Formats: sequence, structure tokens, C-alpha cells
Amino acid sequence: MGSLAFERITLIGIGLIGSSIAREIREQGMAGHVTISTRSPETLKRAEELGLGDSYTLSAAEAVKGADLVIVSVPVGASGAVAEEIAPHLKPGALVTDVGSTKASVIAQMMPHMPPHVHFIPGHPIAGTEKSGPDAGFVGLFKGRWCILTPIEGTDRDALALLRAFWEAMGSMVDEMDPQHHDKVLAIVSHLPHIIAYNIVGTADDLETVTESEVIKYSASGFRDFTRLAASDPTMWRDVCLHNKDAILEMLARFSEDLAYLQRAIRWGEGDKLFELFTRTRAIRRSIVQAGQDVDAPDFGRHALDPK
Ligand SMILES: NC(=O)C1=CN([C@@H]2O[C@H](COP(=O)(O)OP(=O)(O)OC[C@H]3O[C@@H](n4cnc5c(N)ncnc54)[C@H](O)[C@@H]3O)[C@@H](O)[C@H]2O)C=CC1
Ligand SMILES: O=C(O)C(=O)Cc1ccc(O)cc1
Repeated sequence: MGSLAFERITLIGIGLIGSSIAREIREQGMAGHVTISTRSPETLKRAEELGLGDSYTLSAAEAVKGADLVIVSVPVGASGAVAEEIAPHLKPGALVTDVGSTKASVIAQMMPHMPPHVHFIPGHPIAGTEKSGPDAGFVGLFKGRWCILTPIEGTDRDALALLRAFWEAMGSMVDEMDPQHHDKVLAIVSHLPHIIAYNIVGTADDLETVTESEVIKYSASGFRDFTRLAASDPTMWRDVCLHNKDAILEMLARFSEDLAYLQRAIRWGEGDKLFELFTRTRAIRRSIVQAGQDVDAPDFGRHALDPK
């Protein structure tokens, strides 16, 4: 086993994120035994075919028995039901975490079920792709990416340090954040971009004159980047929208105001306003690239002409 090792790790949900964690655990020998549980028999069978764990069960309750670390990687809307099912079977001292894209709602759903003898620490790796399912995961997904932990007041320091070490072993950089703050930040940097992508691709699809011909034909342009995001998992993103409603609506209101400003500048031919905005945003892109936050995965919509 590797230097950071758990006797038994249980993964509930074995899609893109769960299976990437499983692959990394396997690669690094981080567990004596990995139990995998998921809702659908087909996905469980596929996880077994891929050899992602040591044992497989459709029962989340069975899966968590004796586990030292339980990682819940299901759509955020399913967190409460999973917590309710596993709670009575958790071993005293077990560390329970999740990877959900929203945090306040996951805490509200899971916390009431958590027995006092376990450590529940919510988390969110800021790493992913538009793909889903157990085949989509890969070793290295979390490398060099942030993972945000949103510990609840009174969280055991040793348990927190252990979860931090776990994500560092996954290759991530770890930050701690208040859950409400997390939800606001993620609303603008992740949730809105996806909503905008779903919207623009939907609009293009509604414009019947361009679909099935020009949209596909000329998609090697900016539109292509949007189609990647808009191909993301519908269940996952439905849940994100429903479970980070307030922060998303707040950011959408700001977005609409700023869009109206842009619309007005275009209508009135105010080139200086457009130029000023486009110059400011270009600087942001460059600072992200410089900070090493540009991603290496070939599928991330990067263009050959992007700044290095
Ligand atoms: N896809 C991404 O890029 C990222 C996703 N996340 C979060 O990670 C979580 C999982 O997302 P993905 O792995 O991408 O999704 P996925 O769709 O690839 O996998 C979801 C897994 O959850 C299982 N599942 C669904 N409902 C369930 C239930 N009620 N009980 C037990 N298992 C259930 C599915 O069978 C599947 O194994 C979500 O909460 C998402 O917000 C976090 C970071 C990035
Ligand atoms: O595919 C992309 O570009 C992403 O933004 C991946 C992603 C999706 C959801 C998250 O909560 C974190 C990362």
C-alpha cells in the first residue's frame, strides 16, 4: 500500500468523478479494500469489468459497513437519500465526504442524517469534463487542480487533515471555504458558464435555418467550445441548477445587466466601451494561463491559437 492508505474505502457513485478517484486509489495502492456501490446494475457491472474496486454491491448500506473512508460521488440531488441510507451502517470514526458541485444544499441534505460518531466533511474537486459514467474517468484528472473543502463548525482537525492529505495524494491543491461562499464563487466560475452554454446551443438549435447545416459545418469556431460544455450530463446540471438556485439567480441577474450594457454599446456604436471590456477580459484569460490554471486535457476546448 502507498504512504497514505486506508484499510477500507467505499465509493458510492462510480461515474466520471467516482471512477477517477477509484483509478487513482488503485494506481497508488491507497486502500486495502475498495468497495463500489452505485444505483444502476449496468454501471456497477461496468465498474467491475473495468476492475475499479475489490467488491461491488447495489446496496449503499452494505457498502459502507466497516469503511474508514466513504466518498459519495452522485448527482447533488441524490445526496440526502444516500446519506439516509448509509447513516445507520457507518462505522464509528468513519470519514464521510462528497464531491458535489454545490455545498450548502449537500450539507443541508446530508448533515441531519450523519450520526455523531462519524466525521462528515464536504468537498468539491474543481476538476472534470463534459463526460460522465465509469468509462469517462482517468488517472490524473485531479492533478494540479483545486479541491475545496467546506468543513462544518467543530470539525475534527485530524479528520480534516486526513481528507486534505487524501486530496493532495490525488494530486490536488486544497483550500477551505465557507459553503455559502463556495456556492457564490462556483456560481460565477462554473455554473453560469454551463448555463450560458446550454442556452446558446439551445438558441442555435431553435434557429431552424442554421441547424443541421451551418451550425455543424462552421462549429470550429467559438460555438464549438460552448457545445462541449452543453454536452455535460443533464442530470448533474439539472441538480446543480436546482441546488444552487439563489447564488445562480443572483449571478444571472448581474450577467443580464452586463449583457444589456454590451447590447446598448453595440446598438449605439460605442466602440470604446466594447474595446475597454474586451481588453479587460483578455487580461483575465492571460492571468489564468500564467497561473497555470489552463488545463492540459486535450478535450478541454483549447485551440491551437490560444496563448500558451
Ligand atoms: N462532472 C464533473 O465535471 C464534475 C462533477 N462533480 C460532482 O460530482 C458528482 C458526480 O458527478 P459525475 O461523476 O460527473 O457524474 P456521473 O453521471 O458520471 O456519475 C454519477 C454516478 O452516481 C450514480 N448515481 C446516481 N444517482 C444515484 C443514487 N441515487 N444513488 C447512488 N448512486 C447514484 C450513477 O449511477 C453514477 O455512478 C456530482 O455531484 C457532480 O456535481 C464535481 C466536479 C466535477
Ligand atoms: O468540463 C468543464 O469545463 C468543467 O467545468 C468541469 C467541472 C464541472 C463541474 C464542477 O463542479 C467542476 C468542474
